[in-house]
Amino acid sequence: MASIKELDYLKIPLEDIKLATNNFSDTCFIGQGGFGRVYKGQLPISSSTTRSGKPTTTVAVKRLDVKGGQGQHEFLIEIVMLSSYKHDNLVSLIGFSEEGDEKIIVYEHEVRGSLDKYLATDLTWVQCLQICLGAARGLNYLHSGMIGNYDDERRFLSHLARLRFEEGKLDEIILPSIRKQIKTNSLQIFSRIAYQCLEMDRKQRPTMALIMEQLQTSLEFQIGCRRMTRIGLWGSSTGGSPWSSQLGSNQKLRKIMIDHEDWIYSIGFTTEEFGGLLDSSQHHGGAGGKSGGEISEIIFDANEEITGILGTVGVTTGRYAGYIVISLLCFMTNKTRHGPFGKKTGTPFSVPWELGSFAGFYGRAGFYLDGLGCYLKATI
Ligand SMILES: Nc1ncnc2c1ncn2[C@@H]1O[C@H](COP(=O)(O)OP(=O)(O)OP(=O)(O)O)[C@@H](O)[C@H]1O
Repeated sequence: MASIKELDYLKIPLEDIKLATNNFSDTCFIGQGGFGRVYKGQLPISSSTTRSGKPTTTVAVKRLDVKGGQGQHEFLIEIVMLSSYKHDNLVSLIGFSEEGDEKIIVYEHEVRGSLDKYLATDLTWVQCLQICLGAARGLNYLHSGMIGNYDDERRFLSHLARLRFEEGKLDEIILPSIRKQIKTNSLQIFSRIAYQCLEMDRKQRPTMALIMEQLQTSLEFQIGCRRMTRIGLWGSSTGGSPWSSQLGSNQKLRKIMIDHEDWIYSIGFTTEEFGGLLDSSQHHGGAGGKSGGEISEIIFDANEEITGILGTVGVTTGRYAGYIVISLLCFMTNKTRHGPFGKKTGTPFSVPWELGSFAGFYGRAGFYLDGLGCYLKATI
């Protein structure tokens, strides 16, 4: 798709549009739309010939009813989109004008006017079908124009992207011209957050803040300046309040305390500094420390490291039903496996360990452990 700078050739001088519409006179007015008034006009086929009596074409001039920067985005989108697509069932763009406060879009004039004029008239069934078919042809062109005329799952880009992500075959949908440039960890961060955006359940989709953060991380991996990254968040990105327990370069995880039943109520950490100083003040969830279920403790050996984390995201039932929370956690280390804690329900998750080594946790918590993610020290 073209950028607005590349569309300079479509610019029409405001002076020419005024001449074509008799200075937007009422006699040229043809209709009022949601964004402004539309006028009929005669524009020379080459606008530089306005006053020379050369051949003209009939146009519909939409004068947008906007002030200052208002509507600028919609204006640009309409021009960029329409300039990229040409089809019998789509109105054609002739050009545009943006001078002073005026924003004007010039279309080819459709002699029969707008479809809404006909919908309330006595149409036959054949005419109804022809109208539907015309609209379908226009939409089909828009849908299949951004990936070819495929007759399989490739017709729908979001569906295709989900499938290829799940199959681990993203390579197949990345443009060959950029495939070789992309660093593996940059693509992993990018595709993981993109996949979450395509969640069918709207509530499971990430917030824009998280998307921004993950794209920034992906970029930093690509340009090679990333030392620490956040993976996740799994669970709810809106429930409870955010918390973070990132290990400092002189700290090590000594103990994890988990309050669990059918889901995880809370999680607590004790860290140790290399000088021997213990810090056990980091407790998250359980509505301020209250117990909900069984309390389990994992005490790590001096040379024990977390090498894998598995979990599930479920939905609470009972008195406080309907909250998306972490329902199960299991920690693998270089020595043993701790867990599982909680109950295996809902959607599984695991930490992509190839991105780095364990460097802490973050998440969201209130009455439950609503969400959990990990800090990883990147191995670039
Ligand atoms: N290309 C065109 N050719 C002929 N008449 C047009 C053309 N474009 C618009 N019109 C007329 O101007 C009226 C307003 O059009 P416009 O597209 O602004 O309104 P709309 O259908 O409400 O769409 P929008 O929501 O984009 O404003 C239409 O009902 C139609 O009568």
